[in-house]
Amino acid sequence: MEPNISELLEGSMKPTNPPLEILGKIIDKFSSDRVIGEGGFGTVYKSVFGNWSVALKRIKSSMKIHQKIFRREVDSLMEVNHPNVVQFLGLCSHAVETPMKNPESKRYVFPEIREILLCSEYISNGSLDTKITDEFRGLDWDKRYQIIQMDIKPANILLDNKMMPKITDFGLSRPTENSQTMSRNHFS
Ligand SMILES: Nc1ncnc2c1ncn2[C@@H]1O[C@H](COP(=O)(O)OP(=O)(O)OP(=O)(O)O)[C@@H](O)[C@H]1O
Repeated sequence: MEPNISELLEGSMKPTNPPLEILGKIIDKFSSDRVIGEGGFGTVYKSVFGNWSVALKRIKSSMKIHQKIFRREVDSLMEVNHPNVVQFLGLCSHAVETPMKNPESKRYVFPEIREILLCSEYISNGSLDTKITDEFRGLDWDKRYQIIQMDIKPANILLDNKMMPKITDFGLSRPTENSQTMSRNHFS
């Protein structure tokens, strides 16, 4: 079953964790000509479902993410429905065990690599930083607008086809230095 993107975007349906079959279908659509941009934590792709376009952020499998913070942020994003916030549509996450030979013991281990996709509405007009001059780029945006967002800057304000500003990137994929991680690709 395809996710009902129109209901999600209109706000009549809440974001979901789409099942694995959908993840597979979505991943099939990945190709370099669909890349919108590259961030520090992954690649963003454009994908089309019927009349709707979505942006899919594929988190690098090597990226270690603090599981508790990540889940908390996803929980909050699932509740947000505001015209000035890029609509979060859902999260796909699944683990694959890839056999790897431990060079020391010469035995195979099966580290778990986690694939994470964050799906949101696609915003067509690029980000604010591409529309303003250098002197405005360094403003203290977070203090000026009293918005609680960890990484507010013109690059994280996208503009839709009516030039309506929408905040994106709520620091969902911020990494952690240590402790519990979502990606465990070490030998054990
Ligand atoms: N929902 C979206 N619709 C359209 N373009 C998007 C969307 N989300 C991200 N992009 C674009 O994709 C590119 C990469 O986005 P991403 O958020 O990964 O980058 P970043 O903010 O530079 O990096 P990071 O968050 O990893 O520090 C940027 O050019 C961004 O404008």
